[in-house]
Amino acid sequence: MTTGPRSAPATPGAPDTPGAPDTPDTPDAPAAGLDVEALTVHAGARRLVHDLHLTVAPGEVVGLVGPNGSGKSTLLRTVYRALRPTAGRIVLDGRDTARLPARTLARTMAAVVQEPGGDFDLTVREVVAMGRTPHKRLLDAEGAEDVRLVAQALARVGARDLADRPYGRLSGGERQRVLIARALAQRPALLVLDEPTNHLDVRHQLDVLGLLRELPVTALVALHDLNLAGYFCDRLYVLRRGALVAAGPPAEVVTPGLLAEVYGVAAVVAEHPETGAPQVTYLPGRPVDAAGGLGSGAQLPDQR
Ligand SMILES: Nc1ncnc2c1ncn2[C@@H]1O[C@H](COP(=O)(O)OP(=O)(O)OP(=O)(O)O)[C@@H](O)[C@H]1O
Repeated sequence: MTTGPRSAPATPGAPDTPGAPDTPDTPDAPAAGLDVEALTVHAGARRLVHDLHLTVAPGEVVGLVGPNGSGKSTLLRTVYRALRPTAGRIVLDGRDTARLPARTLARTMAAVVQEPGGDFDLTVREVVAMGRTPHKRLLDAEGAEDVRLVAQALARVGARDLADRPYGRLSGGERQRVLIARALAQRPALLVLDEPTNHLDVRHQLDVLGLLRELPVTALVALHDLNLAGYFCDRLYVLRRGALVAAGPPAEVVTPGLLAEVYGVAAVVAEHPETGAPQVTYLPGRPVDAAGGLGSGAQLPDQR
């Protein structure tokens, strides 16, 4: 068993927690499939990522892991079209995203990224309501359905009580949950998340990732915590210096050999007796033995 529960709520029955929306659920958009094909991205003369191939099937939760500076954010930013590929393409449900109108893209895909400030004068409810913008025409007033979806999104991340607070005065973790609520209000078929557990305490980390598993959405998520990635993701892709070096189910990818080779750290990895997910215990100060290489199951099956 390598994945978390797809259907069980993160905290069954508890009020104002993910999985316990305070308004009736509206069916989400059908999950989308994503293909990253031969993607290379430069910034000026500098090559940031090189010849990446990656697939996320509809409904899958796929994790992107790798050391600092390995290219995770660059890949995600290119997927949500904040960066333009130098070569290759991003394909969403069979359609090249470079050819999609911005509005169509915004209705299909939502991104949760580390944002430097912004929106400081707005209330939390107003920030989350921005997620409805792609679904409305210019100057359209907020409808009852928008109000309901915003309330539902806030409840799903356990942030109902923040609704009237100024966004700019929230803590880092509270802001992160509000940005996730904004993405949920968008009702996307694909969610792209860059370290969504950043700033979150352990309970909210588990809630947010549990929510990803529970929603009928496709998700591509960059994570640093390999234990969380191993539990919540269906598959992992590993980046190093702008290239993909391993891919597969977490139990095949998260190995002592990979940790030695990609991160330069010594660790033991055991299958957790209750969850079945790989459990990493780091061994600080121990010599790193990269002899195991990237592990037998960690090849790149998608690499063409
Ligand atoms: N606009 C840019 N110009 C030049 N170099 C850039 C630019 N954007 C990113 N880089 C470099 O590209 C590399 C990949 O950066 P990226 O942010 O994608 O890494 P990351 O895997 O998300 O890292 P982290 O885990 O630290 O968030 C880094 O070396 C970074 O310094």
